[in-house]
Amino acid sequence: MADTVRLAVIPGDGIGQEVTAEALKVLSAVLEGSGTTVATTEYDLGARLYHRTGETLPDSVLEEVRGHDAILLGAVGDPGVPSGVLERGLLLKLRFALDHHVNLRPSKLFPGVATPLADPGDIDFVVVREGTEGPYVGNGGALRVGTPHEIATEVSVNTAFGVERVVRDAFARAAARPRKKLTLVHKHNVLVHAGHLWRRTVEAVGAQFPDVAVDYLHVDAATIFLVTDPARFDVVVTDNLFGDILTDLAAAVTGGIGLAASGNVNPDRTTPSMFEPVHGSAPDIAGKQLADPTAAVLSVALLLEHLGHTGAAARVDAAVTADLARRAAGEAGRRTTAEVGDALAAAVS
Ligand SMILES: NC(=O)c1ccc[n+]([C@@H]2O[C@H](COP(=O)([O-])OP(=O)(O)OC[C@H]3O[C@@H](n4cnc5c(N)ncnc54)[C@H](O)[C@@H]3O)[C@@H](O)[C@H]2O)c1
Ligand SMILES: CC(C)[C@H](C(=O)O)[C@@H](O)C(=O)O
Ligand SMILES: [Mg+2]
Repeated sequence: MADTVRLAVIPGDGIGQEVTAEALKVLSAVLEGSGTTVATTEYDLGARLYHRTGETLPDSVLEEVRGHDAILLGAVGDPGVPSGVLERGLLLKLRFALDHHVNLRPSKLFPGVATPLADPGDIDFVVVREGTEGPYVGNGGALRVGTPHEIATEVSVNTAFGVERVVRDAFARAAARPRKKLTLVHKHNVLVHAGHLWRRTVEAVGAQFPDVAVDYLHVDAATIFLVTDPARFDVVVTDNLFGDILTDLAAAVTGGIGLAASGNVNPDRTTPSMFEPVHGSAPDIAGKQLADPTAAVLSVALLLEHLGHTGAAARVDAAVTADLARRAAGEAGRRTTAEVGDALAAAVS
């Protein structure tokens, strides 16, 4: 049956532009001849729009984006724009307005991929990062700015509703995986208010998932085990900020940030979910065709999976697996961003 995926595309800033072009190549190649067409609407949001108009995400654009089936985003952030303006005004505004409460960040060590770990074991876990609460809500402020008596606060908000729904989602994911293990990562020895809410919620929801083994780590200890024994993790559930930090570390131990994909998911499907690489706009390499587009391409695989195109998602995953094995064998040579995209597009065609 013919069907059309309406996709909002936000390449954004820096290497976001370069990697998104490659991700789209792979998306069209994998769906070619399948009866599914992709109707893309590209939105020029990010530093260029900000410099032109002072806006980051006009309400009218947000409403248009809302009318799509999914969003593909590259990256936001630019050294010429004050830090936080685009990150909060564009990226977080999308995540919050579209209720992307499940920030899904899988970490897998693909065969042959180099890792800084001597004995990595079989790394294959997913971080379910809460996406709409925590210290990201913008609850805080600063007094006496610029004086020696300045006071700055950034208050973490954790609601029973918000914690319950992400914990439940994480348990459901753990129950569907072979190892059925969930690790809560928090810091309830210090953050006693939020931490105890998370702990009680995991206990309560866990009672409804008796097959899932539950484990707990303070976030500082979790960083140890991500380096010394990452294979111990299956599903990790954690708050917005801890999840942000842990997933860059997880990327580093599984071959680098150029391979780490993510989905900002609204499991209720009342709004489009948004797929993007974990990395940022990488101003240090932007515009040079040096960026690895693999994370963006794997984000397309997550997008396809989310939309129910599981066969196409598996083909993208297989193409990446084969490409990474060729790199490991020294057969790929030095390639530009576009050359990696071309190879992956050819492999899924
Ligand atoms: N989701 C997002 O849009 C997102 C995520 C992180 C950071 N940012 C923003 O991006 C800007 C730069 O942030 P940063 O430097 O902390 O993080 P970054 O992820 O952009 O870069 C960190 C390092 O990783 C490298 N790198 C990143 N992606 C790569 C890729 N695909 N291939 C090869 N190397 C890659 C960069 O060159 C850099 O050395 C900031 O404005 C930040 O706020 C945005
Ligand atoms: C740019 C920033 C708002 C964002 C985050 O902290 O979530 C980024 O670091 C990420 O990991 O997607
Ligand atoms: Mg991050």
